[in-house]
Amino acid sequence: MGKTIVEKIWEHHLVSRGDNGPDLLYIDLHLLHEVTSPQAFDGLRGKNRYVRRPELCFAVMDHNVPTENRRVIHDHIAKKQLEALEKNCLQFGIRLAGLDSEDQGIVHVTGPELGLTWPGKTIVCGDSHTSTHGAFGALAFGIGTSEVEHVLASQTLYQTRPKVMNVHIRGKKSFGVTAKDIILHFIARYGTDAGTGYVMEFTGEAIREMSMEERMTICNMSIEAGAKAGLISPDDKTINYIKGRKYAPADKEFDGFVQKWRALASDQNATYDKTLEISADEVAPMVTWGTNPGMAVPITGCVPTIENSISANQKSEIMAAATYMGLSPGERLEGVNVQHVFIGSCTNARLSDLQEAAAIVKDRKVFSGVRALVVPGSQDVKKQAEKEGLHQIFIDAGFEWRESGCSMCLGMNPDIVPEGERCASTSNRNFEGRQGKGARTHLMSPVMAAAAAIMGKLTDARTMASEEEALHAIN
Ligand SMILES: CC(C)[C@H](C(=O)O)[C@@H](O)C(=O)O
Ligand code: SF4
Repeated sequence: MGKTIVEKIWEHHLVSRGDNGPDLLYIDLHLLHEVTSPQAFDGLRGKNRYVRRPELCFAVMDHNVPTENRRVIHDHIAKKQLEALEKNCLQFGIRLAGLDSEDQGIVHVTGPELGLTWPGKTIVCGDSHTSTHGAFGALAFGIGTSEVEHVLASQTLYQTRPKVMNVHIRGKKSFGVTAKDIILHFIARYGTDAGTGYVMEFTGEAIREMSMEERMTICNMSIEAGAKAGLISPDDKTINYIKGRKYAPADKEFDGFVQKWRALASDQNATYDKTLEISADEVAPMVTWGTNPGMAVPITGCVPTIENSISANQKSEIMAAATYMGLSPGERLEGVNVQHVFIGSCTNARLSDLQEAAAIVKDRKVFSGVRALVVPGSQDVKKQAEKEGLHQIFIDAGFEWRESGCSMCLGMNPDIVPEGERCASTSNRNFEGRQGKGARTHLMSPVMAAAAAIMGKLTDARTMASEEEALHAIN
């Protein structure tokens, strides 16, 4: 019988099978950042333990990092966490991409970029969006701080074998539709708990046609659909992306790895525990109206109305979300004014995201009174973008061009949306208070956020992408 990629990776990493409990898995790559690691290192010190395989760990500073002036960190907790990471990496011999490193960036952007992320690896990080690395055919998932300590000490982790879901994305996406729209559409349709207990494998023509960057956007948000992890079987695109990167297998070993990687892809006759499908050609540019990523509709749509047919629970959920967002049931999304625009985060701050946004922004101006930020996902993205002159397009239009970090994706650093104000954001979470206390977040793609910045309101980017260049960049 055929096997899925998840079953294959699981079997390759099994240290011991739990008879009545979880299995013990070997972990190939442990990524660390400043927020979820300090207590884990303290735990090691307290028990007089050392890090079992420091060479399989890689740490970055991302969540707390100021993106304007990196040298000035006012927040006491942020400062303490960043200092702790530096001290811990030094003490335990772990590579660190700190504020002065050209490798610094958001952990889920830098891992793939540095060639640390390979097909078939088990990858963990004290961070839920570790699922991003699944785009390469890795089994990658977030863990809690006590598990971080366990992995540091033993390079292993107890895990219950997950069920595997085939998320099949049929057909091709239409003009102006991005990977972000596909995943928002999926979550809106099946719910934020669709993936509970499952690893999602994304398959189908639309996925095969996507770039690695687009695949990362999809896997990044699989967690918002409730999944344990999301992944995509490796193919030529995966292999070409990895080749030649800093920590990729050396050239002389590369072909050997490629053979193993190709063999990992799910078999044609593999059986899945569940299959969910969507058609890419039915997806329109999406925007969230509410306070979880599943509360999303096409930009041409409206906040849901309170129909008699829905349950009391659903009614109060819609009312609470709409009230927090300062919207009314039935209100059209297109035309809602925004005061902030954030193009950034591990979902959508890679070079292709900035290229697509810049195609909309070029020769236009940010709407008067709107504060718009572009925060590259890493120093490398920043450098590449500057080489192409993208920064100038954004700056000329009135955007702020920042240093890399998590930034406005979450309120852990100085990039905050003030209470009651509205932000068009390319990030992945729109929970109450996510971008600051009382902040109102609308999730969307980089092209849609760029369009909102220019128009000062939620806008269908397709109506602005008439120039050939923009068309080319989006599709
Ligand atoms: C701070 C961190 C633990 C958190 C996560 O786990 O995802 C953050 O990255 C987020 O996106 O909410
Ligand atoms: S960019 Fe946002 S989602 Fe990604 S790791 Fe940072 S805080 Fe989490």
